[in-house]
Amino acid sequence: MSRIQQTFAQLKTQQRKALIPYITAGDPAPQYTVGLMHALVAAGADIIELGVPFSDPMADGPVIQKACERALKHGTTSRDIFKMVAAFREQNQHTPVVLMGYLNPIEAIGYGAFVDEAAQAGVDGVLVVDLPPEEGVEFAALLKAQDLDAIFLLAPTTTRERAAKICAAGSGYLYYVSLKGVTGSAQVDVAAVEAKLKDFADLTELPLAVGFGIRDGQTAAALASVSDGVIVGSALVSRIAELADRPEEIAPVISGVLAEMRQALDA
Ligand SMILES: O=P(O)(O)OC[C@@H](O)[C@@H](O)c1c[nH]c2ccccc12
Repeated sequence: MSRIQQTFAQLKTQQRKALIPYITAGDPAPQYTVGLMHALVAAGADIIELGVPFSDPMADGPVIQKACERALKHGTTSRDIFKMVAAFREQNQHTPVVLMGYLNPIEAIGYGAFVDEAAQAGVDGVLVVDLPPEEGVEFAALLKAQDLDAIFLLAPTTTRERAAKICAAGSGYLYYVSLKGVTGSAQVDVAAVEAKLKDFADLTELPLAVGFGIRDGQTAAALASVSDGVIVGSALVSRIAELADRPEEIAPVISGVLAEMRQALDA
């Protein structure tokens, strides 16, 4: 069983939902990322989504775009990120880490090298925003050969027919994008998410996690009640932005935000 499968299996026996924070690796500067990952785990994270910064992150709103800019200003590369994950793994062998990014930086080092080095570092899954399963057959095969999960996105515009293909190609969990828009958008329609997830439910045995637009415990709990877990990005990253020049304050502040969501999910 992969570390991601184990995590969802354990949550299921505990009747709990997954809480999956996203931060961009190297934001506000590379030396803080590993500490922030440990802080997120202490605050209740079940899985960590670690963003690989990219100069043109088309699916991201301004909050995560700027996080990418801060990380890139410090020259954060994929190889730096593998080192961060390896350092995290020295103290944590338990919490899955999913790398989340765009194709361009992966192509820059080559699919094979990226996957091998990710596996070596202790990465558990990879989500490539601009690599749909139809185009990602080769990449997915490389992931599989290293026992890494291939996480794919489902969206409100995804038809059932296409969802079936995406579900068949994915492993670990599926990421349902709660709304039409970019990361950091405001309004989530819980009833609409519920209806769509019900429509997809018989297509897969994989857990379905929901992300986009979750800013507080109440929304997190509402979406968790219709899914297997929630992903939270901009609500954390906006705090990192505010504290970028007081970096020692970031861990306690984002831990507080995440802990409130944990409490709401477990209530
Ligand atoms: O920021 P939000 O609205 O909380 O959404 C999660 C999201 O940030 C994270 O999963 C993510 C960051 N970049 C992405 C690109 C595409 C899909 C998802 C993502």
